[in-house]
Amino acid sequence: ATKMALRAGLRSKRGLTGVAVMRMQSPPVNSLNLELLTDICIALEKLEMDKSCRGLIITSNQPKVFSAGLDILEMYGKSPEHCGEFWKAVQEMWLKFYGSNLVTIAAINGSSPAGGCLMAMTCDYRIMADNPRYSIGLNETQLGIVAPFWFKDTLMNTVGHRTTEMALELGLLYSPAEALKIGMVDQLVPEDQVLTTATEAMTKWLAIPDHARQITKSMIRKPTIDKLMSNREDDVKNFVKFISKDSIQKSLGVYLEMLKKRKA
Ligand SMILES: CCCCCCCCCC/C=C/CC(=O)SCCNC(=O)CCNC(=O)[C@H](O)C(C)(C)COP(=O)(O)OP(=O)(O)OC[C@H]1O[C@@H](n2cnc3c(N)ncnc32)[C@H](O)[C@@H]1OP(=O)(O)O
Repeated sequence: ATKMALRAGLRSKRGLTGVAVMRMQSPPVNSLNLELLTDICIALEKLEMDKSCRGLIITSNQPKVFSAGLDILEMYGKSPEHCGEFWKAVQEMWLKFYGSNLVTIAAINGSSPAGGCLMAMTCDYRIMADNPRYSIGLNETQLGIVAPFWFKDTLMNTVGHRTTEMALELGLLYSPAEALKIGMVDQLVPEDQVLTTATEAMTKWLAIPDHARQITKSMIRKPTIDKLMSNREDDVKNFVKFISKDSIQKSLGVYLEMLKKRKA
């Protein structure tokens, strides 16, 4: 049986129709592996084609974690072919979310490092649980890896040039309060109110006529999307070359060990 990694459905609760809620549920930490990325893309594609759907809230069913980012095990000790397939799926997820016609809101109910932060930043609006134990940011350099240009562009479009320099070079993970201050997230609320607040925010976004909002969104995001679209194959090649290096594999191995030791 195939594992359902997420649930997506159209709900009509409290008068809010046409809004899907996607809950990532890939234990233990919603790390984005090939299966979860594919499921997310298929679900979003279906919603995008469903004329009754206007908005999407993405959240997590796992306690304390929105998403741990890309699954390191998909990049560690794997063949170049596998790494290439994996990277295409990461690109696909980003392209679909960043270019979505739907109103997309991230209800960030836990930590969201690296690829998890990227995913949240592709959304139109971000609400995070106000819990100082949680963190969010692009921490790639701390793992000895380099976030590609489209991760950097997404961050820069969200928080600006100078903050991106600091955030990306130092691989900073921010507390929710810090993330709010730099504009990485838009709103903080108590943990048990993240989803209801996302629903309230959605009402405001849905009050704008779709065509006007969609054209405006596309005008703002298209140059960034086009940049990856016209460099997709080179970006895959660069990734495979980079990730296959002995030194990078070693860094990933050390990082994985550190994660396990930290737990022990
Ligand atoms: C010029 C060159 C251009 C070239 C371009 C190359 C581009 C390369 C870029 C590649 C980009 C990568 C982006 C990424 O997303 S990398 C992933 C980064 N993620 C992290 O650093 C997060 C790591 N995880 C954590 O910090 C914590 O797990 C957590 C999310 C805060 C949750 O903490 P919690 O205490 O609840 O959980 P545990 O730490 O105990 O974890 C439970 C088990 O899950 C395993 N785990 C955690 N995260 C990952 C992950 N991302 N991938 C795989 N596995 C993960 C962890 O080891 C535990 O496993 P165990 O139960 O077996 O011990």
